[in-house]
Amino acid sequence: MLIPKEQWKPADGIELEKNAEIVVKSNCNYLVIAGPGSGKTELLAQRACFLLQTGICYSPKRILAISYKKEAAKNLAERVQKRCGQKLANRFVSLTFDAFAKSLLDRFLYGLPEVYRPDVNYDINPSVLREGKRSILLRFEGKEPKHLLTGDYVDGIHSLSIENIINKKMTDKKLPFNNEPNNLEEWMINELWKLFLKGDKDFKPALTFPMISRLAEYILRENPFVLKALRATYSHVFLDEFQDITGVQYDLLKTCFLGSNAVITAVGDNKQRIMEWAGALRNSFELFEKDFNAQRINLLMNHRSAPRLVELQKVFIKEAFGEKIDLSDLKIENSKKWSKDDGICEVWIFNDYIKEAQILSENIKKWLNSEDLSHRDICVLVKQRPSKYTNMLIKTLAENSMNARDEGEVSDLLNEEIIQFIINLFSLALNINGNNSYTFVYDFIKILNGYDDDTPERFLIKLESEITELLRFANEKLLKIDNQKQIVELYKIIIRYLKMDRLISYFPQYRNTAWFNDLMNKSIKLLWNEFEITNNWSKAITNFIGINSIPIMTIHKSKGLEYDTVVFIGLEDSAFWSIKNQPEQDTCAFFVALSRAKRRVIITFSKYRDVGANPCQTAENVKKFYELLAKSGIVEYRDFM
Ligand SMILES: Nc1ncnc2c1ncn2[C@@H]1O[C@H](COP(=O)(O)OP(=O)(O)OP(=O)(O)O)[C@@H](O)[C@H]1O
Repeated sequence: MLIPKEQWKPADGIELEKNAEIVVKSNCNYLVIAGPGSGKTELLAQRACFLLQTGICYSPKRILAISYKKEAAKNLAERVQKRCGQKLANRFVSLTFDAFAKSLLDRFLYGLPEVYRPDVNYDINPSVLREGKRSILLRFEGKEPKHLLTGDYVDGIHSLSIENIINKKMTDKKLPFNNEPNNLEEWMINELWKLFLKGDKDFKPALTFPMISRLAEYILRENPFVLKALRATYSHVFLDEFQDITGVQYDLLKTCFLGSNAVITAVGDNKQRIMEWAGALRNSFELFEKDFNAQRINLLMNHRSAPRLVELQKVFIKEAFGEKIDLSDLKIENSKKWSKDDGICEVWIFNDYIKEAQILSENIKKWLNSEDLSHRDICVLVKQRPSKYTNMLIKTLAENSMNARDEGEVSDLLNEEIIQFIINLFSLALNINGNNSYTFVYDFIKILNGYDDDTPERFLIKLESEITELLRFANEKLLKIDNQKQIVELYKIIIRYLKMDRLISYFPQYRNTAWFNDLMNKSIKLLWNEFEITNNWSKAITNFIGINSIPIMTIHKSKGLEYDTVVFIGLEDSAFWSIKNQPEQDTCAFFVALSRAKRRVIITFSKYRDVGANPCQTAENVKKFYELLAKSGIVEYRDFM
């Protein structure tokens, strides 16, 4: 039943501020620029519900939502599904930019001229990227065309920056590449494109995501019918974290939708721009306003953080971001759910990281036991290299019967649909309570069977008894498993039951066999490790999902996430080694870290930390951050030296 526009209300008792409501109900392109916790992502979820529930996005039209991380894309899809129901949510397509580009390439690969068509089984991220410069040099050394060995290039391939070519130059320009290179660098670019697309006897074809975006863009530019079909599919497009869009992605966006009827809503925050190193455009907001004739609008609430933390953020915004800020940034209001004195920010100073781990561990225990926090309410953040900064903490927590783990390693795995299916299936088979395992398993198999809500009931009843049988079988097998090989066998049986061709038709990314097998093997290994530690399948699965472990991650990984308590380890010069070269980006990074917390932020400094050539830590280059913390007047210092 469609809801008349005038009667539509936001779901879950959410109240939208005036500007958010304008955008939710709008019919033109908007650029929403607002700070952390202002509800930008929530706004997109509400807008999806509005468009679907009122029929403004009418069947068979769809909404395309593009995020940067799998978690974010999944989270958005789940919110819409929960509020609108599966049937409407089927027309809400929530993908990462990379997945969107890849789906275009995989579906329309044959729309590319032969020279640009990658092998169907291409890998992601060529191994040559990991092998580095040397393997490229060996491969092309001596093969340079003689007439190009002039000027800056007399030393041949040795005069080129291979990393820069692979990471940047290869995808700087739209395809096609110049077939008659004017210099050695252009020649190298062409050769690498050919190698990555087609491979050779020692090298499996493999593409980077920027290459995939360039190929997808080329397909759309060269094939008007494909472009027309894409435009006919999506009436509305959402872009989350728009500050992170790269030049390559922006070109793809323009080819897809510039001049189409799609209404585009982009949301972002220039104070959280921390992806410039990965090619994020500095002027994405201005470009979008101009190219797509988008209206700029701000939001003024911070729904996430307690009042004192919002004050701290305001000091940062005012003092650290200079001309980047908009006056509205300083008018931010906090949610009324807090008391005015809520919010804690403390700096803890230690002599060494062993004491740091011990004190943190004692406090984490206290928070878990007496503050009614769960493990997932706490997050340990680091600037980079989580293992270097948190090994001692993980060890100390374990000695005190608490788990913490680096999310970077497992979250990508856990976000894969096939892994989620297996884990939900095992959870159900073992009667592990909680979440919506049955719905997940049922919907997954239902979709693979091509069933929908109009499928005759007798088929659905048959499906249910099939699932019951599968669960019984999985339970029996799991309880008998006592070596890793048996778990491999069980995985194989499950995949055979699902049928690989059906999986591929619904999840085309699984066509890449090597990658699919890698996913399977990694998850088997992790699951088996947990089983060896716990000797109990229920516990092994719960640990694998991570419910009982404190997440550890880099600031980059934490974007878009929120926690009651954030512990930032190591506000020290060596963690911010690049601050002199990229002060803005590092300031944004620290701001992102601070703004993940709802109620409490703990920042640590340790005089001795074994993370690099010099274990003695200083705070000279990060002095500005300490000064701003002090200036806020809300930060307390605890000296554990
Ligand atoms: N209108 C609202 N009323 C109440 N709570 C809200 C509202 N909008 C968002 N929230 C809640 O506030 C928190 C932050 O929202 P959201 O993640 O959408 O913010 P954001 O602007 O995308 O944040 P960031 O840029 O920091 O990632 C979430 O817990 C969300 O559920």
